[in-house]
Amino acid sequence: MKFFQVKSVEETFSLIKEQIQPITEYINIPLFEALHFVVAEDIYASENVPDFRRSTVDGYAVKAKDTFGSSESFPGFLTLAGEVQMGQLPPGVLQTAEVMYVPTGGMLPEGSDAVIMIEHCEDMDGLINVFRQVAPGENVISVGEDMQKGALLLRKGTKLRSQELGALASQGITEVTVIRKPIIGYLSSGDEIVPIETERLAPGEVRDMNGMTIGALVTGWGFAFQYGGIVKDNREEFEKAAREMLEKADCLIVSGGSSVGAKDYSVEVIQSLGDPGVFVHGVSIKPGKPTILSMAGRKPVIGLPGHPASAIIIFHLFGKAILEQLNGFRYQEKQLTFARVTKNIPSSPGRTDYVRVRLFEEDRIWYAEPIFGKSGLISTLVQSEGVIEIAARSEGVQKGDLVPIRIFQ
Ligand SMILES: Nc1nc2c(c(=O)[nH]1)N[C@H]1C(S)=C(S)[C@@H](COP(=O)(O)OP(=O)(O)OC[C@H]3O[C@@H](n4cnc5c(N)ncnc54)[C@H](O)[C@@H]3O)O[C@H]1N2
Ligand code: MOO
Repeated sequence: MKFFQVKSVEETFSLIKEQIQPITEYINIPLFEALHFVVAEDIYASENVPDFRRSTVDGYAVKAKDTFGSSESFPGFLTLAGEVQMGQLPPGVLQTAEVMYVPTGGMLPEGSDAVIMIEHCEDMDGLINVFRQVAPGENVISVGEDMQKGALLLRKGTKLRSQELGALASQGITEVTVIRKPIIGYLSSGDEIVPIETERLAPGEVRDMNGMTIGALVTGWGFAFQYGGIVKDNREEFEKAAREMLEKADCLIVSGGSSVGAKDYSVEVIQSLGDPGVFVHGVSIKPGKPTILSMAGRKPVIGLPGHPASAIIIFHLFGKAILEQLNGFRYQEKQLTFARVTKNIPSSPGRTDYVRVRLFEEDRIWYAEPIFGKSGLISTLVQSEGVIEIAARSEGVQKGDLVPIRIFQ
């Protein structure tokens, strides 16, 4: 008889951390194409940003001490000594009791150390009434305040988002060395699975949903997806297709046949693809208990449970962690929000439950309504925005509890 040797969710994550090695092939790409790539080496700032003292407001550059004691009732009087033009050097050095007009982003003249906002002053034909005092450094970005020349800008393993690309752009970096994006191969297994184009289903047939859902997640996360089609429940055919797919890819995903039924060949096929082989078969989790995780050489192989909703949840949880690690990214799930549950949700201790929830807002409070249903039902996920994790040691959550939600994008 076949049995699962189930691992806990925590054990599974730590095995993933231990097993998956990042790809070591690097490419140089233009910054404009680098969104969501992972940087392959530490990047240092070669310039100060800004490399001049910059005003953050439209106002007058001043010596802060010249404004001390100024107020609405006792304004200070300073002399207008000129105007700074954007992108140009100031017309001169600021002397005591002088101000110089400076627009937002303009360069501060030498001798000044703060900027007072224009609405706190009144220009009376070149005599500037000052109604506030400002502290040294107020409304000024100093040289290198954003990025200091020589400082570490981005660590190896950083995924490039818009803000990182902006930081690189400010340094004049137009090309970046990144880790090549992993290619993710995929196979659906099962005698009953037919292509989605099938117009009329014969009795017992189902269209290949998992090829679609897993493909959408892979491409949505920014990886290259290679759909390898559907294989029948035939050990030789399955192994041949899996080998061919793995040749072309950096990671292989198979769906279906992960359980312990007579024709569930996934674990045997996955094990046959190479050493060190399967390190997880069975997780104490609902849904998705029959999950298989393996390494064929340096290539991860994931056996997803066939039930479409289980496959999606497992792939969000473990699949994303595996792909991100393969991509060299120090990944940690951060798409969390908190909401109050609308119903009691019981759970069996000893197993981590992922309960699908619909989120809604009422009177500025966010609620999570559990969507119950069997693992096979994709409609339960169509109605959901994410899942609540109920830890293995817990017996459930109570109506009104504030719980963290993993958002599924
Ligand atoms: N004796 C036991 N039976 C099962 C157990 C168990 O512990 N002991 N676990 C159950 C759980 S939980 C799950 S989840 C499933 C997973 O089974 P498999 O991974 O072997 O999946 P299949 O049997 O191939 O398929 C299950 C179900 O999903 C449909 N399916 C499969 N692939 C697709 C696809 N690409 N698109 C759409 N639908 C798909 C398939 O037709 C089946 O209905 O095992 C339980 N059994
Ligand atoms: O673990 Mo399964 O996905 O519940 O049917």
